[in-house]
Amino acid sequence: MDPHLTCAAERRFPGGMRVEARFRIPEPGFSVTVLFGPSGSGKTTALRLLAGLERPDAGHIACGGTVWADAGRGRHLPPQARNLGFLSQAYDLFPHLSLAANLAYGLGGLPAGARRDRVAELVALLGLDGLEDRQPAQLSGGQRQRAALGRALAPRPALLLLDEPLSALDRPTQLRLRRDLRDLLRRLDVPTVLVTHDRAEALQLGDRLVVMDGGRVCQEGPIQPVFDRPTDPAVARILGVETVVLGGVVEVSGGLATVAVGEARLQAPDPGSLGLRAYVCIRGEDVLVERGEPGPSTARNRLAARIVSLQPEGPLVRLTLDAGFPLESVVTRQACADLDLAEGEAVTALLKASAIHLIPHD
Ligand SMILES: Nc1ncnc2c1ncn2[C@@H]1O[C@H](COP(=O)(O)OP(=O)(O)OP(=O)(O)O)[C@@H](O)[C@H]1O
Repeated sequence: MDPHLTCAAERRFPGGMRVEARFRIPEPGFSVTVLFGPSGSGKTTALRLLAGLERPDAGHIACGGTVWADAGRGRHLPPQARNLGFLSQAYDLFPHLSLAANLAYGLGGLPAGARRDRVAELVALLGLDGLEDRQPAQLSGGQRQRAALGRALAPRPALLLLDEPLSALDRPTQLRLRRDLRDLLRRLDVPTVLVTHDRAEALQLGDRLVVMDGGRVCQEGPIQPVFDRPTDPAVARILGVETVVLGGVVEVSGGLATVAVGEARLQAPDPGSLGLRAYVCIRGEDVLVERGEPGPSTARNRLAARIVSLQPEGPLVRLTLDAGFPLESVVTRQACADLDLAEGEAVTALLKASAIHLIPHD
């Protein structure tokens, strides 16, 4: 069966920048595909290609069995012919219309009764009961966001596009609405493509991840495997893996690989196809710290280290360690205080083998 969405398109901008949007959504039901990458990586351009606001210079886009764009054949459906909902950062509600009139706006093709029913259904789904007659300025940020979502979804589009949907809200509201947004999208049962550069937001909202960098799609797939097993060091860094260092492969046996990084020897699961060298990827949250010299433990990797710096980050503290190579650890403020950790202290860094991800280096 063909995927619900196939996007294999490229936009070439004057000045030489190329952005490729290359990913697919297998099924037509609820799923959230996150376009993730640093500023300038091409996320917005990819979304605009899907929306029909950019014309691809090469490639094609098809959704729900309809070809939306095919550069080779000169086919380009305009945005209004694509059966999609688009929610921009600004929410785009009509300020002079009531909530109900905003929701009904795209339903002009329906008879009045069916239009009223759809608006009532959306109001209930979105939890906006009793607010139907209010204008956008009389709604809270969260309510406005839900109203805008409802307006984009009213005509039952085949695809919903969300451009940084929470970025206009204050931080506490963002955190609260992340969970609500995923529940809502599930109830509305529409495949969604969402742009964000917030890693926690991507993890909380997404089912699939498309990692973009420099106008290229570097990796695509179900979200957890992509987060756990990036296929190149640039993707690992984009995904927030704190320590990415090159090591020499010393031995591979029994499913475990031993890699030398400086003086340290690290054991990690063998990813297969290892050559002489490999990138060692370690997340800060997976590095435990004990005071003093290494003693017995079940952790495969016990490294003598020294604390180079401590950086408080809210309830957490980011430690930069010298373990013969720079190694970052993220611990709670409480643990830091309990162990009385300070710059210059000798510590032991503990790492389970399973917490280390190796990327073969050719
Ligand atoms: N109209 C344009 N003309 C020329 N270059 C453009 C144009 N639009 C985008 N670009 C370039 O294409 C690249 C991708 O831009 P895009 O806005 O898609 O990135 P982004 O990942 O959405 O960034 P951000 O997170 O900052 O919004 C950038 O280098 C940008 O300068």
